[in-house]
Amino acid sequence: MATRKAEINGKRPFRLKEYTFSCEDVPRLSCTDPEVDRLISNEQPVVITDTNLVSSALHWDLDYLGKNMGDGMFTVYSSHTNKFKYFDDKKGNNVKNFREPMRHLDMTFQDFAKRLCNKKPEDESLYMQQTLNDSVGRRIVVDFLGFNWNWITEQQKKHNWGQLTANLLLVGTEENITPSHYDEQQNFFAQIKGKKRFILFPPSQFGCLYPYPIYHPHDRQSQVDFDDPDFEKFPEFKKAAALEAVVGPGDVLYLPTYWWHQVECVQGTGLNISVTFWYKCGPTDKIEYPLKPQQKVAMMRNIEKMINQALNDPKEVPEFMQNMVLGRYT
Ligand SMILES: CC[C@@H](CC(=O)C(=O)O)C(=O)O
Ligand SMILES: [Zn+2]
Repeated sequence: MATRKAEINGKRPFRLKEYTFSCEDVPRLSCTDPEVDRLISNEQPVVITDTNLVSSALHWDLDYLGKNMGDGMFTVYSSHTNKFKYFDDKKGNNVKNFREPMRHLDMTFQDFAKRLCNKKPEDESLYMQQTLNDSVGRRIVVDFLGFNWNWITEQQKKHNWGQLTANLLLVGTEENITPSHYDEQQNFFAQIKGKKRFILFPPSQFGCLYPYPIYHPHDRQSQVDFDDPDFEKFPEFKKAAALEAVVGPGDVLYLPTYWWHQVECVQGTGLNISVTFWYKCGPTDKIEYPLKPQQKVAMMRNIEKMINQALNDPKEVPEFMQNMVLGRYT
């Protein structure tokens, strides 16, 4: 796999995998820059610096978390490859012979840390993805309360977002990859340790990324394997053009709802720790035309859900959908 050299602000170069599509940089601006508000209001991604959002956690490492995360059981995914493709196990029965691409394990942080430290190259890759809750130790609570809640709550209010739904703690190792997908929430993604690369596509490129059907366990995930794209099956992927952001400790990426993203723990940057701040989208006060691409994606999802409910059998959906459009809307 070809790689290219990259760096953030001219510091400590690292290597990024090259793909078949072009990558333009996401703007990287200080939180004091008024352009940040404009980009967030227009639901455009931006890397925001100097927020101090997670400054109270920049000292987190495996040893500190091992000592202070408490003795609760946390969600860890284990994968034979370095890819951690999300799946909804409640939809597993909708697809014949569905094979879960990773195993969901529950373990204490101490056990997770030990497995990471003793991991041999042939061992499965591990990725902790745990919602921060009140089971964590007191020092983690103090660090959590020390997040810059003033700044982020001001953003939530200014952009009329809904409630904070989750802070997901992500602890992984370099080369862990979360393949391309979109989420239905607004997200301030805070990087604490190591570097992460985001490959982003706007909701307007839905037609290039071929998501699985809505009843599939991989709903919201792209069917395209970026490492080996099948241009026969997914010809529009040739037109995909990405934005790219590399975030390091203290950086915050605003990741707008319905934007596609693939997330890669950057090689050579060691242990990787992040925390997400997911918010419900705000209400749409007035429908304006033309509709925004993300509104059209939401509409498509609602129509798919309605058809699935009405047919009441996932096996009938493909023929129904094809009969509806094939040869008719060209
Ligand atoms: C959930 C895992 C992923 C982040 C992401 O997809 C998001 O924050 O929406 C990552 O960091 O590997
Ligand atoms: Zn995501």
